[in-house]
Amino acid sequence: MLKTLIVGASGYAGVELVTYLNRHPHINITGIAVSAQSPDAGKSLSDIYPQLKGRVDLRLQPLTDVAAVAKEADVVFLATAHEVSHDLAPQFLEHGCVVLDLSGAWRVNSAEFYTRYYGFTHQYPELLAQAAYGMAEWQAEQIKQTNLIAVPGCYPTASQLAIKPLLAAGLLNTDQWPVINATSGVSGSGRKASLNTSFCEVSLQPYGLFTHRHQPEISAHLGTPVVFTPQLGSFPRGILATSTCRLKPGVTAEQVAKAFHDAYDDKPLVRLYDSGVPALKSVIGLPFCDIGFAVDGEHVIVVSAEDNLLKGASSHAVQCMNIRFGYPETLSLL
Ligand SMILES: NC(=O)C1=CN([C@@H]2O[C@H](COP(=O)(O)OP(=O)(O)OC[C@H]3O[C@@H](n4cnc5c(N)ncnc54)[C@H](OP(=O)(O)O)[C@@H]3O)[C@@H](O)[C@H]2O)C=CC1
Ligand SMILES: CC(=O)N[C@@H](CCC(=O)OP(=O)(O)O)C(=O)O
Repeated sequence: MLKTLIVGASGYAGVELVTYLNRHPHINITGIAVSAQSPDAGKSLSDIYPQLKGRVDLRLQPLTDVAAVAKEADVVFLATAHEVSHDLAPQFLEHGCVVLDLSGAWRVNSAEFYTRYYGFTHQYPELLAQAAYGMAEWQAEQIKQTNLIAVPGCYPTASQLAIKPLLAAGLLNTDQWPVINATSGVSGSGRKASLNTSFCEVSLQPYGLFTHRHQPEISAHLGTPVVFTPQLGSFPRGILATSTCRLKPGVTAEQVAKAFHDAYDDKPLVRLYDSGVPALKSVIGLPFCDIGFAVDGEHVIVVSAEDNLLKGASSHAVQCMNIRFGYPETLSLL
């Protein structure tokens, strides 16, 4: 059994992690933690999330002594803000833990990227170089060989799963940058209250035009520039992305379909649509990314849908953990 600590367990991504890991046959949850100052410290997680009553009645502990809890853990999931993960991951790694981080703190191997897009100076360039980007369907070999796994962002997961097969098959004319429009539910902003995400304020609105930190994350890992526009929608969870790309002259819909099937037929957590395109309702509460597409002349529109808290965060992290430790990829997820 792997002794497992979940930090940030009271957050939206954290509680999903606890739910999956609680039913994992090789995981023993030894701690669920929040910040040292948290008003939730000492509460039972099921007091905050009553759906867990009788299933997970663990108490949230304040993270006051990292070294002490690190000594007791084999695996640590960080479902914490980027700066918090940046500070915590090296401490757990030092104690030999395998760290799966859901934040953006270890996703791009460039300290300058963090200064520019995250507003802090990254202090650990040598660890950044050791981190594996945990895009489970594409990076299994790298995931197996590291103790630091940077689980991809929610929008980057939906976007890259949609575009990568077409690039890998050499079908895209990248002179025209892929254009990704993606709408997220409000849980993407986390549990903390803020005016921008309060009930009466949210309708449907793009944000971060040309400046969102996920644009360079997507471009860096696809290896080609993209235009990425996120939008906030008035629903609790889910991300639906449309990625519009230019095909090379003569590329057919059959070739596009073959590229997706070649990429994902042996990947159980990506579901392909042979006709039509996915809707959010088909993936909410599930660990899948669903993908469909349409071709017209030299253009293809790929539609991808996922639950931002699951394939966009927590189930993806558990999938990476399964790969890292040699368990079946879908263990505890399906
Ligand atoms: N929400 C989403 O759709 C996605 C989120 N992510 C990433 O996952 C991470 C978590 O996101 P989300 O669940 O939405 O965030 P939340 O704001 O919902 O939860 C954050 C959690 O971290 C805890 N926390 C805050 N500060 C500390 C600290 N110093 N030490 C330990 N725990 C701390 C909070 O508890 P308290 O403040 O009480 O201490 C809370 O449990 C973020 O990095 C986010 O970018 C990634 C993909 C998708
Ligand atoms: C709707 C919403 O606010 N979404 C967040 C992204 C979700 C998230 O937590 O981002 P990471 O993938 O970087 O961890 C945002 O746009 O900042």
